[in-house]
Amino acid sequence: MGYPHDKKGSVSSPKSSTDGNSNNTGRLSYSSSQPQDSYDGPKRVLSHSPSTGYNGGSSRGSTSSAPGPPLPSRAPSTIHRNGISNVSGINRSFIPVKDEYREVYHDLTQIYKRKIKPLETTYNFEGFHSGPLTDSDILAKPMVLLLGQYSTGKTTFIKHLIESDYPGSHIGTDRFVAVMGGSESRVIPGNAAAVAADLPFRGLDRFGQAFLTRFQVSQCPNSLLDSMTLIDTPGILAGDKQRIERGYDFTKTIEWFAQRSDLVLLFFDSHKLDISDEFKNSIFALKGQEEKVRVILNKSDMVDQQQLMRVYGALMWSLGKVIQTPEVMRVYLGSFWLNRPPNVFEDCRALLDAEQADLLKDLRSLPRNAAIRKVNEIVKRARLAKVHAYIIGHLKKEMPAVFGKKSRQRELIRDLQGEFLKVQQIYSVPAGDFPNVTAFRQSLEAYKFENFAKISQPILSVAEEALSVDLPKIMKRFPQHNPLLELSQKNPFIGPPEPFNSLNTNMKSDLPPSYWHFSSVDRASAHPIFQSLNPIEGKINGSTAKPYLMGTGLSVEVLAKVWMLADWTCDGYLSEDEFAVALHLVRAVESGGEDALPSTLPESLLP
Ligand SMILES: Nc1ncnc2c1ncn2[C@@H]1O[C@H](COP(=O)(O)OP(=O)(O)OP(=O)(O)O)[C@@H](O)[C@H]1O
Repeated sequence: MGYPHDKKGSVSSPKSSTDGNSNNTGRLSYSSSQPQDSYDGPKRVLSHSPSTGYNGGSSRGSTSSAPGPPLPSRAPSTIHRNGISNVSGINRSFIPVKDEYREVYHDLTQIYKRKIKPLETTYNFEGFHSGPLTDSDILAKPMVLLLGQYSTGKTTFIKHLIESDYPGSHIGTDRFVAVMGGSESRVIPGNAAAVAADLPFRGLDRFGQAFLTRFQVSQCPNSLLDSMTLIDTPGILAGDKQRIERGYDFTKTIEWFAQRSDLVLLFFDSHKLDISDEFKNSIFALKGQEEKVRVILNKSDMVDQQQLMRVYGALMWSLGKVIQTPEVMRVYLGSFWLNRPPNVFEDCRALLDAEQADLLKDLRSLPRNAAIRKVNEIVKRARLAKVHAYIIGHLKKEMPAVFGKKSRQRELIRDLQGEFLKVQQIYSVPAGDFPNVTAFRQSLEAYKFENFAKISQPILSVAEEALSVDLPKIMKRFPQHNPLLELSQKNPFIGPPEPFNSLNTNMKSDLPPSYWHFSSVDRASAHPIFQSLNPIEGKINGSTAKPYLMGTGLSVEVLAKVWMLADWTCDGYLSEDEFAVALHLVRAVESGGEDALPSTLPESLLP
């Protein structure tokens, strides 16, 4: 019995064909522009499975995680029949067991509380941007969000990683589950989790009771969970019925979790590449966070090599339509079981093992990347708070002392763009650091400008110190190599985050000490060049910067080092300041030879 095909040539699973939810299962990959016969993997595989009992992974509602018995006739001669069980082919123990970045998080919390938060509270930052960060927001372990259609193997993947069940897990997850480390196994219901001061879920109450009853924290002692939190999400079914019955905005909750996650894993099943409208919307909600997204084409050993290639191609084609990134999305092929059944296709085993190893490597670099991301976010937030303070202080200054307050306030709101320009000139703030003028104008309506705080130099200086001294110092604690680079070298699908791939760290600086001060960096000349490279959100990536830097005539090895030094945030992009410093370093080499470059970036070169 094959799965019935819908009008678009997509394949409906038995589940979706019986629950009345299949109507909207638009397999995104097979819109009218796609030839209908472009991919028929699921049909072929499943048409072979009348007596297998294998349900395409659709045993939703069942309480057993065991798959149906595999079909001998489906198995090609390459299948191993040696009863392999619990074979991942990978040593999972190389995922870090302890979080070595605790100290970084602790110091970040102190810097934020003492030096940045006062700036936020003095100038009503919360009313314009977001509420103050709590300790648990900063101290939270790296989070991995798992997202996908129903029965794509998300829960099984978690069990595979932690090598056990987690409390309160069952097949057919109908709720959000935060799987976390803890001294004992327990389940914390959503309402309690959303008010717990030591859990990073306090903002979730905004999604209401309907959501909180569908949210739980599952804690258990587990070494992997000491380093990260895994978020299991409800399997997405097609159709309005499910969406309406949920009673909360699924896409918004996904957005909330994705913003706080360090990695988002999108799950697909090689048997059925459905992307329902709700899944599509959830993927759209990841916009702007594409660098965190990885795709897992799961159950890859349930199809043979030829079918797998076709599914892979179809998936890439589909993803290209939903996720608009300059880089090709990284897709891991795999089959993640706690206990792998014996009769699966083995013809791609070496590939699948290599892919699993890559994925685990990605997970292994998570604590470090998450710590860097957190420092980055605090830096971004502090810069925003600083500009915000300048704007609010400026508006206060523009108010009359006694008469005509209301009309002056209206005038200032109307000419807000002009006021932003004044602030930009008075305080030398880069234009890119300003908030969206329309949103800011709307928020301003709720305030009386005369009640705003005046510019307070002491509060601003303290925040400035955090930005120029404390936070760069924290960044220095991260070794000068970039694991993203290692990842990209292993990974033919994503471009290197830096444009160059070799590095010599033994160079010594012979230039006068004054050269290594940020004040000597020629930012004015760097500005037009940077702008001509079309920065996105104030940054340029490696592929944009590379042609320009190659034009300097320096060797790739030297430019590799220039990039490493200049990208002090280690995010694989250059901000305008980082770019100006990169050009400064290039000039150092041009005048002093290759040995002019220091082995690490002097602190004085940080803005
Ligand atoms: N690698 C795999 N190969 C084949 N079948 C699998 C694999 N992983 C899981 N399954 C089967 O797929 C079904 C669904 O698995 P699981 O519950 O983990 O998916 P899920 O994505 O969490 O589902 P839901 O979203 O509905 O909660 C189960 O019957 C499970 O045994």
